[in-house]
Amino acid sequence: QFPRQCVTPEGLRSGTCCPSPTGRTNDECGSSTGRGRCVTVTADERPHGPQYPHSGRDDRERWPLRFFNRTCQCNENFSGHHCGRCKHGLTGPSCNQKVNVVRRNILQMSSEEQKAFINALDQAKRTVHPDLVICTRRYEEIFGADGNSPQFENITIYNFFVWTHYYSVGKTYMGPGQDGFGGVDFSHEGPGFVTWHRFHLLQLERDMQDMLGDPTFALPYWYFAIGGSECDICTDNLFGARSNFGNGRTISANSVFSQWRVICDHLEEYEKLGTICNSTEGGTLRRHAGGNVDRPMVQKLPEPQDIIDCLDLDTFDTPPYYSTSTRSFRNTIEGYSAPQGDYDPVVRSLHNLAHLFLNGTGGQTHLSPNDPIFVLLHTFTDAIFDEWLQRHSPGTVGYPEANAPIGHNRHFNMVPFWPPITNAEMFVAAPEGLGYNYEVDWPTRPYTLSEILTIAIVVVVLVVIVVGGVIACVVRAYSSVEGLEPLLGDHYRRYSEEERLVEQSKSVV
Ligand SMILES: O=C1C=c2cc(C(=O)O)[nH]c2=CC1=O
Repeated sequence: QFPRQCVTPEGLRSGTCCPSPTGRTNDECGSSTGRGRCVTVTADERPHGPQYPHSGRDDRERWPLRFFNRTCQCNENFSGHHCGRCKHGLTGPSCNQKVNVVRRNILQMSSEEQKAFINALDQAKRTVHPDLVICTRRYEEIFGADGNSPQFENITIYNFFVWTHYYSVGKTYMGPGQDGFGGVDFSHEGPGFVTWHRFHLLQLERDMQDMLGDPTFALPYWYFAIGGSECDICTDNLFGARSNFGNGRTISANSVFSQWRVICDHLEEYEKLGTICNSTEGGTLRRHAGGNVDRPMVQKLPEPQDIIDCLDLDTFDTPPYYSTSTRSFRNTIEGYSAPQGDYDPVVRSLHNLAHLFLNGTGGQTHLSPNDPIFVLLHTFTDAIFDEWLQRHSPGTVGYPEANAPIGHNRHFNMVPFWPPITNAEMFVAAPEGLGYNYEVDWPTRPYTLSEILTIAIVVVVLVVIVVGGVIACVVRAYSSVEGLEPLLGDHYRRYSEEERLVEQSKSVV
């Protein structure tokens, strides 16, 4: 969430987080080399929806002003918390060399490429994040018991990815012994669902590029719309086959992921004590894909037709911009509506269905990124969002400015990302604006009955025209030979006369 350099007692008290990429004085945000400058943070002031009726209770309101009010703003091709990085898809000392970051179907990658990706994930699970640290207490307790020990911790790159998701979905602390308020979710059940997860993935991809020293590294996707009850990426060379131990809900010992341990699994403690998930790892991953016997609806993956249907919806989101929205592309891809767009409280489709299908760690919102399948499930969800943006070109008008649930208005800074970034900044087609793109074979719509009938009629008409034309030509050619008779008359008659004489002589003989 915040750069290590900024979470000192002085840094927090000043509210300024504008480090230098070189560590030199008078170089905040790389200003001495024209990379960026330190500016005042602006937070969204438009009204949000009625789902969150409180004010001033939650550190995430008007993010990130509870913690910092000054940040780096980077010029042109530069990015990062101190403007020392290049924007996605650019490299070189001046960040002006383009690189291709192409997200592909993991099943279409070679076995060497698959292996390299699994190893990179495992490395990210063990490598401490070079720049960012996480808070483990609410702001009220952030300076620690002695008032001078900021409550922040190091965390690994992959666990940071898990923690940011947890922090965005947690309940609002309402005081000692009281239940947390659950009507908030800064990354789901609103238009920000697609923009928030888009940045979440970009951040992991960027962190892994830096870890590997490879600016072309791209996260692959899981083409989950295959129907049926088989998880095609749950094999030991990819995300782990099912093990018969632990009621069949554990991962095979032949997979590296059987060694992974989860974070953020103590919801009750966080809620009752007002603490926050930290970097401590606990139990193993749990998964039994398609095996939820109590809920038949989530035993099967989405169908290809579901993708075709949701891409046909032409409105990005509809009031109340929530999980009850109907005819909303966002609520449909998120999976609270039927794939054709109609809201139905019992339905789970597309993204939600893929989560629930995993039936374990990957199906519980506060924990789900602990299962690495989360990454590929979300790159595919993001690919669908990107395809929708390209097909419908909503421009700047498609995303709601106000009255969305808290965290989801167009200009809200997404929680808990740093430096601040709004939902609007992620509402652009990836190839033009974000420095990566997808390679996907999109399913095509089968013909409807009326289209089949129209095609059949056209074919019949064409056949009639062609056959009729051929017949007409033959008749015409034949009659034109007869029509030439008068011109050929002499020859024709002489020949006929000779033949007649031959025939006559034959009959005489
Ligand atoms: O991790 C998630 C798990 C989810 C479960 C549902 C549901 O519809 O019940 N939705 C989810 C979203 C997630 O992100």
